[in-house]
Amino acid sequence: MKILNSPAKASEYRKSLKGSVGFVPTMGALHEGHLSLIKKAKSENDFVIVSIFVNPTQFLPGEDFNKYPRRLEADFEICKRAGVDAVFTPTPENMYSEDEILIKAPKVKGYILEGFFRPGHFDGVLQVVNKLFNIIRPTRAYFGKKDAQQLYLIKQMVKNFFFDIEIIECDTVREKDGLALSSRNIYLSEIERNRALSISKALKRAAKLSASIKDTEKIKEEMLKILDVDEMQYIAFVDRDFNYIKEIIPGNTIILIAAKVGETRLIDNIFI
Ligand SMILES: Nc1ncnc2c1ncn2[C@@H]1O[C@H](COP(=O)(O)OP(=O)(O)OP(=O)(O)O)[C@@H](O)[C@H]1O
Ligand SMILES: CC(C)(CO)[C@@H](O)C(=O)[O-]
Ligand code: BAL
Repeated sequence: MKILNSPAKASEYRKSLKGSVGFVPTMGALHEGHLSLIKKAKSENDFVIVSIFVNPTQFLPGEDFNKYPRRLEADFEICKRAGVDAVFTPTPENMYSEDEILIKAPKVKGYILEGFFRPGHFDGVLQVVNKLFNIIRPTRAYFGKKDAQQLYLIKQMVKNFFFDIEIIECDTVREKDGLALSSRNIYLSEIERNRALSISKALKRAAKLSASIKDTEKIKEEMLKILDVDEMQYIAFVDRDFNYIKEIIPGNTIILIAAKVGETRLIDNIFI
């Protein structure tokens, strides 16, 4: 497995590949969720490249950029075992220059929900994914539905910038008890982890209720009875294009939650 630590090395490697390339962008601290993306990429392409880069421009001042888990050696081992062909590990210095041309997330859908609580976050995500796509030039790129708004915005960017890349949506991998896997789960104490479970439980209940109740306010009331968190940031009902909806549309509804348990901010969602 090749380790490519600069855009120049990654570009050179990419040029040597003849065949389809599946690309899995990550921030590392790999878990079964990431692994499911890697496995899917492996089954659908001739080559698989994973990037591991804790991108500074998508963290707001005061967020967890410094304490974000970094476990490069363990991640390499996981990738090697999964049959990854190359891991791209750039640095902020070789990815960014001063006074760059910037990409701006769309004014509405880049600044609601995650974009409202983390203003500018998606500008940073799109900036780095744009660079990654240009360096890796993948045939297919794999993203998790757990970051549903990110997935939607990346699909928009591919459309708006005419990238010739197929975006593959991957289902959220959960622990047996329902907790969505996330690199940030390691911040949770045992008690907090138990309380965090109320997020996936509320979503599961909402999905069940949505079969008989269409009014999203009524479903939200029921979700609030289950949720046991310290700071509720949002419970939202949107269609797959991230337009707010008042009534459940079967097959075209995403219910999203963002909440803090202790100091840890968690997101999760369910596609109806
Ligand atoms: N539980 C999961 N199931 C499927 N895909 C996931 C899961 N968690 C993350 N991913 C996907 O993996 C890719 C990389 O995500 P990232 O490295 O930020 O991991 P993360 O666990 O979501 O971290 P964070 O705690 O920062 O949210 C994204 O496309 C993300 O949607
Ligand atoms: C897509 C991504 C790798 C960009 O830094 C990140 O936002 C993530 O891990 O979801
Ligand atoms: N999974 C999205 C990356 C972030 O929270 O910054």
